[in-house]
Amino acid sequence: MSSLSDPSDPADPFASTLDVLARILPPHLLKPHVAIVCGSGLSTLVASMRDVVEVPYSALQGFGKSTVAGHKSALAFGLVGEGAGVPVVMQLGRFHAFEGHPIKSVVYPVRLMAKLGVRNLIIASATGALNPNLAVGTIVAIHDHLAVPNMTGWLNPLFGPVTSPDHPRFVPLSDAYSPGLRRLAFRAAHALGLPDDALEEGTYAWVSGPTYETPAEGRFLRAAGADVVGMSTVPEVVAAREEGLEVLVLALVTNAVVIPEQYRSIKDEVKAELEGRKIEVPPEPVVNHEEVLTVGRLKAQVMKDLVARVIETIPRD
Ligand SMILES: O=P(O)(O)O[C@H]1O[C@H](CO)[C@@H](O)[C@H]1O
Ligand code: HPA
Repeated sequence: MSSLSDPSDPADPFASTLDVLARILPPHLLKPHVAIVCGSGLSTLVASMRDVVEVPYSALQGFGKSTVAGHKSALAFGLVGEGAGVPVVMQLGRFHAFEGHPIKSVVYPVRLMAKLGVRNLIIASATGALNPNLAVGTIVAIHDHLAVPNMTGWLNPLFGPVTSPDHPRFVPLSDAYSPGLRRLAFRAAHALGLPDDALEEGTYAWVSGPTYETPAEGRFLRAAGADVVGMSTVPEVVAAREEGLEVLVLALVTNAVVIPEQYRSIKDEVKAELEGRKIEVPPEPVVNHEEVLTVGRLKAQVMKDLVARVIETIPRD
């Protein structure tokens, strides 16, 4: 561990955290091969690991507290798969900018995972579907993203000085979502016998939240080419790419973003009322976080199986 970081160096933001982990963890868990970020309602992925050691964020410098329902506040280290197993670290509870966490803190866990020696990052996120062909419960292997200035305030985690002399100033993102890991995901879905439409491909739009999209914003994002929308993921992907990690994002569709073809006309409704006519107005569905968590719970098993299978098939050198 001392080769990675020097705990006596106050300028090293990872040193004390790495030191704590080195003291807590048994040697076979200390160098994880794969890291998982668990999104809303998806901390149940921890059940795919054995020999689990959970370290609460309160014991780790650089970690805040996850304040969103459905997020725990712990790192979990464990093994996935038969035999010796694959050492894995899971972030049970991510940080979102909308919680008030500075964007650098949002991506701190991903950078720490890179310092631990992780080379592959799987991000599991809850998302709303903009693409009408994506049913609730579908898992989307993300192949691209949109971070729309003004919708996020463009909170790029790489603003500021380059974080390491080994990191590039300008990080390309045209290859941000590893084709190799996506291939493993589709092979895993096939091996598990999942129906063809259980795993699809698409583009993730990042919005700041915590408000869900207005219909006009939903229409805008869809017209811009996004398939799903969420309030996380992109900062972690950007930091992970700067750190040189291979990234797979599995976005679970937890709800449909309502994009009405035409607005309900209150003007027409009032006119009809005044004329003694009646216009039937269907109730407008409104998304809520409880629904997001419920779908996460319902899909826990398939997410677990898929993630475990991908982890087991990632080549190790
Ligand atoms: O992206 P994750 O953390 O999975 O959570 C998603 O679900 C919450 C909204 O219901 C938002 O935090 C959104 O980003
Ligand atoms: O509809 C949504 N919008 C933004 N983020 C989300 N996370 C889950 N569902 C949604």
